[in-house]
Amino acid sequence: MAIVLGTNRYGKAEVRLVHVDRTTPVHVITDLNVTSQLIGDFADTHLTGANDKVIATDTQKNTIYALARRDGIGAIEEFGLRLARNYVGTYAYVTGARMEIEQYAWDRIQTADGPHDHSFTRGPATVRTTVVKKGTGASAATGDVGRASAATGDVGRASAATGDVGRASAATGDVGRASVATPGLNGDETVISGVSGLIVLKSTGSEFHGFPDVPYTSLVETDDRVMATSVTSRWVYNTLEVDFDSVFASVKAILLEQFAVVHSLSLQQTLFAMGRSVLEAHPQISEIRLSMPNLHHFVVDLGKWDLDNPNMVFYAADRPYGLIEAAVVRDDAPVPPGTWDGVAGFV
Ligand SMILES: O=c1[nH]c(=O)c2[nH]c(=O)[nH]c2[nH]1
Repeated sequence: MAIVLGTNRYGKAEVRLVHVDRTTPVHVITDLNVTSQLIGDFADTHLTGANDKVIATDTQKNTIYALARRDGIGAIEEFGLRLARNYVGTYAYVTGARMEIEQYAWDRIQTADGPHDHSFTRGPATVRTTVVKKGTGASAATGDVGRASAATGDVGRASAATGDVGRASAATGDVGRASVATPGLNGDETVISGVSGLIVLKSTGSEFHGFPDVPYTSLVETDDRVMATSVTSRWVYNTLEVDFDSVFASVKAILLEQFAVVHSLSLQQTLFAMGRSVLEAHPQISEIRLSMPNLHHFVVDLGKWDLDNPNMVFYAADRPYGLIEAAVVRDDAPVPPGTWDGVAGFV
């Protein structure tokens, strides 16, 4: 029996980059968290410690800053593609790259004279995300196994309230799988974009009943409840000819609209309606996955004090929470095998 090196990738995780576009006096802020990783012929460094092919993680960090200075950012998907293309094809031993980017929102401070040119307040907790994969092995590389999370601003991870989809990620833990060239939807480039921390609540218009009364069932059927969730979603583009900013805005708007207008009989039904609407509106998207924790709001029993409680006073529990996750797909155009590899946390 021989012990051999399995799948591997390396790079710099969670490079915090704030870019100020000063082209005009009305500055534009882009606030990112970038993880850059390379895939390729890196057996030597693992087996003997020879580092002649190892583009240092420090260099990868500097490249993020330098490309931002040289060419600006644009959509995070485009920035990810520029970073990946910087390595793949340039260095023979780098056969693939994976760039994961989170973008945090800043809003202009509203003054008596209108929105301020160069003063901002941190926007909603909602995070825009992308994973860009390019080249051989980029699809086979594993999910972000064991990634530390404290400093990330990754609101999804450590919080019960936001849906730690990473936990349910057995399918992505493919450590040890051989690197293979999985053709993406766009040659050797795959772009998966998403949103996390999209917290929504409806105070009525949600029912849940008809579930089986099996042993240990105690939940009372309801035809009127509060429904709340923190949506984490990722979707796969089947073309790179996309205005990524406007599609992102549209997908987010569709998710919110459907959550609002669907009279819900279950969170599962709402989830599917949200995903279906996105696919109906956007032929450039092949598949969307959603992870939606059911952030329970329990009606407080005030009967002891002779007070009724017609769905007015709730206890918002932070755990445990239901966890509803699904992929919504086009049955005539499934994504290629391996598309979701290396993207943590989805069913
Ligand atoms: O929308 C819901 N789906 C469930 O599967 C479920 N299970 C549960 O206890 N409450 C709910 N609500």
